[in-house]
Amino acid sequence: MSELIPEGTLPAAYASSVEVFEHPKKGRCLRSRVQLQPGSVVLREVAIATAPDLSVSDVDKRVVHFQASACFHCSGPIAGGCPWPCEEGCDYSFCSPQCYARLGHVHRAECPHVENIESLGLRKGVDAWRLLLAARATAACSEDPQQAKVVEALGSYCAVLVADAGGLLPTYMSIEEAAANPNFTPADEGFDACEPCSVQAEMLCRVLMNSLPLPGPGGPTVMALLAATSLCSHSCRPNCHVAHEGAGTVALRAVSPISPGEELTISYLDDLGAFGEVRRAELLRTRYFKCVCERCTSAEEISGWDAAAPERKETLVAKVHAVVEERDMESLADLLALVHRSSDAVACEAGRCIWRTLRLQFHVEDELLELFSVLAPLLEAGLPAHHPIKAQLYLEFARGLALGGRGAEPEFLHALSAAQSNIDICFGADSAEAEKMKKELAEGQTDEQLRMAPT
Ligand SMILES: C[S@@+](CC[C@H](N)C(=O)[O-])C[C@H]1O[C@@H](n2cnc3c(N)ncnc32)[C@H](O)[C@@H]1O
Repeated sequence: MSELIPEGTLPAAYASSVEVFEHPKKGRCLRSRVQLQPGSVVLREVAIATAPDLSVSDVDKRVVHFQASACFHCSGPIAGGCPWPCEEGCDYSFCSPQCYARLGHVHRAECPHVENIESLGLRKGVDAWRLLLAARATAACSEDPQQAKVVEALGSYCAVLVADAGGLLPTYMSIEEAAANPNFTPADEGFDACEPCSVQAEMLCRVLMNSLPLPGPGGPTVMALLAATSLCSHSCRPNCHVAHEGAGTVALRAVSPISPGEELTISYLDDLGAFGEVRRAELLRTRYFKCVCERCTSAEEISGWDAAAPERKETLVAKVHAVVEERDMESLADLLALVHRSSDAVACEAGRCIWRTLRLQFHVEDELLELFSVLAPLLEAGLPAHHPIKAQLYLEFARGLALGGRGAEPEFLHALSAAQSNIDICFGADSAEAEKMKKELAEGQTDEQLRMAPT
């Protein structure tokens, strides 16, 4: 493909659609060789390794959800609620015998220790699922020399990451040790005393730097290590979206028109609606780089936190804390005042906090719909043309309108088509997400028809 990527580490077919180039600040990046329209698939690839992504604070809740609904190998949906149980006896299930077999002896080794891995993550505050991904990638490399070459071609790492990974290494090694030793428990003496070895350090760093948490299909996120897609830089206004299609296959899709020679970018962040300072701090904390994307370096960034008045920022921080941490719902009115007084980053963040809080309480009524009409232009300006968060918000807006008896009005039709086009473009029109959305909407409309039906 290019001297930037060793021969044979990316499938030759990619050469027709993308090429690698060197950016002075970002290192190797991908650009398109062809004209792309929103929704076109730029490339599809099978992950080197995948692991479930349960690395959220509310771990217990997600684990239960995950066990019931998603494959422990590829995170794909478990069809018809009829999972293939782990034959070794852990609580996790697989979507098919093929997926169980694909993980094969690696799962047999990790299976007796899955609970330990979960508790390691909780007790030590580490991302246990990324550590599991590193262990799975190590196994893939030792079984297949070609995979080892592919992993070697992934980006290496910076000094600060090595220092951080040094702190994680004993835990990673204990997972590997746990996987190899049936009698191992995390409380064993010497658990933290393993000597770091450079091969393990390197794999862990590559995984921390290159793995992506990917949505879908149908809900739970998968953590994937990808050869080609991981060459895409991050942008806070990306022109591509990556989605997991099941069984470890992912698709990189354009979400806006892309000309030949234009860089292909994705988002490494969940929440692109957050204001700039928060996005950049998050990238620095989790990915160890200072974002130089076009949005972060443009003077007129809509979410310019720096430009907002200091007293508005202080009020925002205090009121968000009151609502989120202290459950003081009276403070929602103060947040609403921030939304109405200006259209700066503070308004956007205050609106999103109100939206999330009301939604959590299933309180989709007039205030929420009114709020959405203020939020919509902020989201349009702050997010890329098509984005999964937009799809979700428009969907909720459409449902809210339908349930409020406004299912035939222009706002409803607009929200419906905005939700639909965002889903189709980010995930594909035939995807599980598109299916799920149509079902949800059909249920919303059915509720509405029932509500309106003469009694
Ligand atoms: C997943 S790798 C991408 C491929 C990498 N550029 C390479 O040469 O292998 C992520 C790394 O790319 C660089 N990078 C990606 N997006 C960036 C951005 N928006 N601003 C600055 N650096 C970025 C950072 O060094 C980051 O650690």
